[in-house]
Amino acid sequence: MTSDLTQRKKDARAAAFARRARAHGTGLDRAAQNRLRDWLAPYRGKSLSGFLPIRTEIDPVPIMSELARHGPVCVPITGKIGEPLRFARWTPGCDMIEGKFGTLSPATPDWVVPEVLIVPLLAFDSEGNRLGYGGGFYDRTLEALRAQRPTLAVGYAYDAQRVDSLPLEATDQPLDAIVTETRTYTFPKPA
Ligand SMILES: Nc1nc2c(c(=O)[nH]1)N(C=O)[C@@H](CNc1ccc(C(=O)N[C@@H](CCC(=O)O)C(=O)O)cc1)CN2
Ligand SMILES: Nc1ncnc2c1ncn2[C@@H]1O[C@H](COP(=O)(O)OP(=O)(O)OP(=O)(O)O)[C@@H](O)[C@H]1O
Repeated sequence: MTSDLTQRKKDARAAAFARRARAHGTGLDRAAQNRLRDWLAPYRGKSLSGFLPIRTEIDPVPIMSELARHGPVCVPITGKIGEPLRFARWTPGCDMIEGKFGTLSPATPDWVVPEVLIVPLLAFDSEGNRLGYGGGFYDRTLEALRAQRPTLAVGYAYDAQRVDSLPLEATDQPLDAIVTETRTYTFPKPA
């Protein structure tokens, strides 16, 4: 990756962090959760990855709890830089230990391969591109999962995290949909 692109991604991350922090804690999560529930309804019972929010991320946990009554729900476990994420079964209130980067991991991992993923992000554009924290973890993971079988990824964010354009690179994996508190964006696959 060129140093120019590295710098542009870094600047985009800093701006996105600030916008996300302003949206966080302003009462938007419930409306977003209602949209997320609706978007996920057709996939009820399929293995689902959620995430346990860190910092100022929007909170998907109430919807993960509801769907855990219908099928396996898991959360991402971060390994080494350069390795894809793995996913451990999660149930509401299960024993957790501290993982990497301030995340939590189930204490006794029961590995799951998700078919549908709720993906955290810093910024997105209206074409389904996303910017994360910069580890390339979700990009590597979605690439590997999609090479095995059809896998759906829904970005979950505050609408304030949308930008007109993002610095992109070839390894960025597109999202199938993005749910915010005010909109559900869907991106048809090119034929
Ligand atoms: N809630 C949640 N869980 C998640 C992610 C996430 O974005 N959100 N991940 C999504 O991939 C994975 C964890 N990856 C992460 C990667 C980097 C940082 C982070 O804070 N990076 C620092 C720099 C760290 C360093 O270089 O030492 C930073 O951005 O300031 C956090 C999570 C899996 N679990
Ligand atoms: N499938 C892949 N194979 C090899 N390198 C990759 C792959 N996906 C991403 N990378 C590399 O990982 C680095 C970080 O990627 P990027 O900046 O897109 O992370 P991100 O999408 O912001 O973070 P994350 O996916 O962890 O939330 C980049 O140098 C990128 O080229």
